[in-house]
Amino acid sequence: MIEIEERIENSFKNNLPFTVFRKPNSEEVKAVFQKENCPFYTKNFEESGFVFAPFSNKEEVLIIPYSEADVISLYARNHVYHSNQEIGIFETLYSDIDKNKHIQLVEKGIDFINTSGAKKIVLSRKEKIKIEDFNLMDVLKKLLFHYPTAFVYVWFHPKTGLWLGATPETLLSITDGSFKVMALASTQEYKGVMDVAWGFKEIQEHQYVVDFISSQINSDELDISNTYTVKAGNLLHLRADISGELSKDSSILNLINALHPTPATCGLPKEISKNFILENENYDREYYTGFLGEINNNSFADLFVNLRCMKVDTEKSEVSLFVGGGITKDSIPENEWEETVAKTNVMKKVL
Ligand SMILES: C=C(O[C@@H]1C=C(C(=O)O)C=C[C@H]1O)C(=O)O
Repeated sequence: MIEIEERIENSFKNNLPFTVFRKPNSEEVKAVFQKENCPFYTKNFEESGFVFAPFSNKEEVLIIPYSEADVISLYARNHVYHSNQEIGIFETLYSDIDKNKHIQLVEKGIDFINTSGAKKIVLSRKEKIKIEDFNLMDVLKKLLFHYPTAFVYVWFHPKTGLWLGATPETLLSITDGSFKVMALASTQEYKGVMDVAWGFKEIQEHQYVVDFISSQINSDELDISNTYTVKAGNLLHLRADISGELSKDSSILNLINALHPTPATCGLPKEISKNFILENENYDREYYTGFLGEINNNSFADLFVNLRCMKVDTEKSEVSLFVGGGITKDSIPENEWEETVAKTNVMKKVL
């Protein structure tokens, strides 16, 4: 880890793009350091490298091409990351205003669903906290230690700033001519048991994601798993796995276009809910609910949805946390607020 730590420090100081990431349940930590600071954009996801895509598909997608970078792999067991520091206490800025605003947004979302016929809209907010002594390596080590089943990453680019996260959600993985997509939705707090009951709202909200994904993918045969409960930090979600063989005319690009953003992070129907989000959330999601990960020569992809993430502004000593949840006609605004508070704890635990 020492070599990686020094390189991270150098790249950050010199404004050079880099990423360090660990895939779910893996012991391999991979670090990618771009040698020059010019931005590269993927044209069609056919290159080999690490991509970082925003929520809105109007903007170009950044890539660190592996041909322009030093790529280092490190195998480390959990204890290497262990950090004994206590959970931080921070000043949360604008919290009451945030609560009222979010509840109003959810109420507006429910009204819109009732009048427009939309089925689900994922509404989110950004919470800023003050951190005077942000230590990148310490936070990264804590993410690696606390979230072994998540895709944990840090990404820095002069075009995007510094982002970190521990996401439970895969967008798309492609290998050897087959693909896997995860339908993840619905949330409750983990209280020590995995065998929990889910209400009608949660089951339906998750089913919308399964139905959307299966309808968007052009494959002769889809394999859809049963729905099961998964744990992600202090939270539980509903998950189903959808897999199949790629048809001859599919490419990473057309699968991404078909899927992103799914109703797990945007809504159903896609365009109506996206417009509602862009017009009403009143802040820029930037890379939250975008996606990130490795691609290789149009034959391999391991892409994750950018959730449970934060953007760090070291000059202002400010960390922005991004959290949201799926709204349906049956949502209760106060509960939706509480869900976003629970989601902020995933990141607060490591700060
Ligand atoms: C939008 C987020 O998470 C998504 C929304 C969920 C929900 O609505 O319950 C659950 C998992 C994710 O698909 C988030 O973490 O910010």
